[in-house]
Amino acid sequence: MMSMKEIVSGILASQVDKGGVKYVYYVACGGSYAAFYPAKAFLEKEAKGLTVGLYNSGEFINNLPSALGENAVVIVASHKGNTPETIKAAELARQHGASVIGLTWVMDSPLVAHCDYVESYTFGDNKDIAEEKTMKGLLSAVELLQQTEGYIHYDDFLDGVSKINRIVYRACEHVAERALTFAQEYKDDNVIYTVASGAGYGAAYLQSICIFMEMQWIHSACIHSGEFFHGPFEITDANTPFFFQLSEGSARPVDERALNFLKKYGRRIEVVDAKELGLSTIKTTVIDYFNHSLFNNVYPVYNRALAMARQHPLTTRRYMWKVEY
Ligand SMILES: N[C@@H]1[C@@H](O)[C@H](O)[C@@H](COP(=O)(O)O)O[C@@H]1O
Repeated sequence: MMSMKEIVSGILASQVDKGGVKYVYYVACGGSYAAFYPAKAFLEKEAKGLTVGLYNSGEFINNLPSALGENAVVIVASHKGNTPETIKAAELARQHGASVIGLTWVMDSPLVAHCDYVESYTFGDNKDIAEEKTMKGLLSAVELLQQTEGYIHYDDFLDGVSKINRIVYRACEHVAERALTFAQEYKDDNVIYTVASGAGYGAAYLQSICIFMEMQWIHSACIHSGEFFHGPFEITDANTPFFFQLSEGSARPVDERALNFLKKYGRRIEVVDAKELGLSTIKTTVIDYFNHSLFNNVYPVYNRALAMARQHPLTTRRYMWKVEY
């Protein structure tokens, strides 16, 4: 399998006579969509000459960006490679002349036929965090930047990649006890909000829609820490549970402001703090982009404990993959 670095150089070489890469679009659904959030945040912040977009596949295929064409790279992700709107997104992107990279777990899935390059990733127990879907998406963004205009913190980023696996597994051990207490405390609640901001926001979004709602049938919404004061804080009271994602890096002051308020007027707040969980060994220049991988892999420790305490397996579905939708 080619590395992301090689895939990106291949694309850039093929586009050299066409004006090069100017647009980068990330397209997927659900957990795969959330996994692209760090890549989008990275290019938004670091790139001067590349335009980035992150789309739900259904929205993308019904409202294609005007700039979709031979100067675009489209990165799609589908775990099973069979989500119809994501397959259609890849197909349309190619028809418009864009280069398409597909990230999938199932290498012989229907998605593959519509991609120019296909990458698999690690998944499941004992996976290497540096090789999982989120990081591959992020790497596509980092390589696209490095190989076009250059990325001043490229070496710091690769240093972060080399550290993230160890940080995550230590963090998972660190929260093991706490997750059991959380599960007992919250097992009978019918709503749990998540709160987050910054490049790691997608992890809290995923926790809300794919875990609390999809896998536990608990009402939830992901509240942006900065937006908290512009509506959601009015529901704060002593009974309402908040699962609070406190990031390391540039988003931290935004998160802290919301957390300080919640600590004053709320009572039931579960805080996962990237600083406490050891993310700070990654350089400050790039730390923002590693929050997602940390939180997204620490949450399953809580989720397994919660599912057990509620006697509601994480695999239970009413509608997903069962009925027409
Ligand atoms: N909770 C699942 C996600 O985990 C999954 O990512 C998504 C799309 O599926 P896929 O990634 O296979 O396209 O569907 C749901 O949202």
